[in-house]
Amino acid sequence: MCAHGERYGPAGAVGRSPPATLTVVTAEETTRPGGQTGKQTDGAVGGRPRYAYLGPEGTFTESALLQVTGPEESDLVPCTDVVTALELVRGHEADYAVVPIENSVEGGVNVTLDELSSDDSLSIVGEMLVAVTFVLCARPGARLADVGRISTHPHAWAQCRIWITSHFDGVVHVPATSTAAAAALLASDEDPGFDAVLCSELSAREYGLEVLARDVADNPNAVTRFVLVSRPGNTPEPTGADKTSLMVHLPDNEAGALLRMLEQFATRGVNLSRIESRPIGDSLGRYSFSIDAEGHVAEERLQAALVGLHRVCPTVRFLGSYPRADGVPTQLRPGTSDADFRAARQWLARLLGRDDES
Ligand SMILES: O=C(O)C(=O)C[C@]1(C(=O)O)C=C[C@@H](O)C=C1
Repeated sequence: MCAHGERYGPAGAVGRSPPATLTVVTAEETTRPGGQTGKQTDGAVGGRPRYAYLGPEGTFTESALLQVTGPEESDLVPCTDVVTALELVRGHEADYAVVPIENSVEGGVNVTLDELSSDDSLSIVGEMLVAVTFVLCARPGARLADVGRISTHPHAWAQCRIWITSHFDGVVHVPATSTAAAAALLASDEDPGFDAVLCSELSAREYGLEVLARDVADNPNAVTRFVLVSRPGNTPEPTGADKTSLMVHLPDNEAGALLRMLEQFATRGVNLSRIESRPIGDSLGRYSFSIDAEGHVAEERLQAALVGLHRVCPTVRFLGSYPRADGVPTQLRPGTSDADFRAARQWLARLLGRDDES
């Protein structure tokens, strides 16, 4: 199901590109060599890079983070929610944040999509994939038959819905800020208000909980995609296997506006790997489009698409170009390479009797 994961060495300090990430890993394949307290803290930037993430220890987000860096070389700052993690980066209290953005079963993580596209203060510089598998766990000695209230992150609940409804009658979901937060609470609180948790097997082990059932996810191949976020100005170099994330508004009440927006990509041979609409929020019927395009902003065809978008869309926000986690190289359609664009410009310059403009 999932390729074996590679853990990467030290991430670059702010201003340098962080390392590219390549494969899908499981929570169990990531390692945390120790040294972290798991305390939910905000703090000032020290000498080492600081990474804020959706915590506490044991979340799938932490598994994604550990693909990029570890506690030996960086300060890892667990946060209770995505907004706080991103806010620490905005406020220069962290250099990077790792947050979930998309799940193969449940779709986009709206809070992340909305936060990243709300202003120009954040930029995506990397992506990581984590294979998500869940266990149902409880305090030692508990029995499956005793479970009446289950806590977990809403995304985790959604991914186990069929298994839950086929194994329990009228069980109640108690939402938690993360899968590991639910496990930590069950392990520590006398009466947390629930008796079982859906989380990773790693988390169950770390918080001393007993596994009541394994492989409870409805789709055994589920993958969650996470992004590494920084402040603008740290765009990684192109690798030939990159993605560019954008947020675009369409003109109001204009027939064919969506088609015209999509044409800007299609005519330059830019493939889209994700497009979804999000309500702008000020009235019904107004949407923004969150888009991942294949390619890097340093490449001609992506630049031409951006220029085209700028002409036909009232708002175009560049959210970052970064290496693809799966390392799949961008497929070039004939006539869309950088050399093709340059040759065309040179031809035009000659027609106009200008000096060579490459
Ligand atoms: O709760 C966690 O462990 C998380 O990292 C969050 C999250 C998510 O937001 O989707 C990440 C992966 C799983 O899909 C379930 C929950």
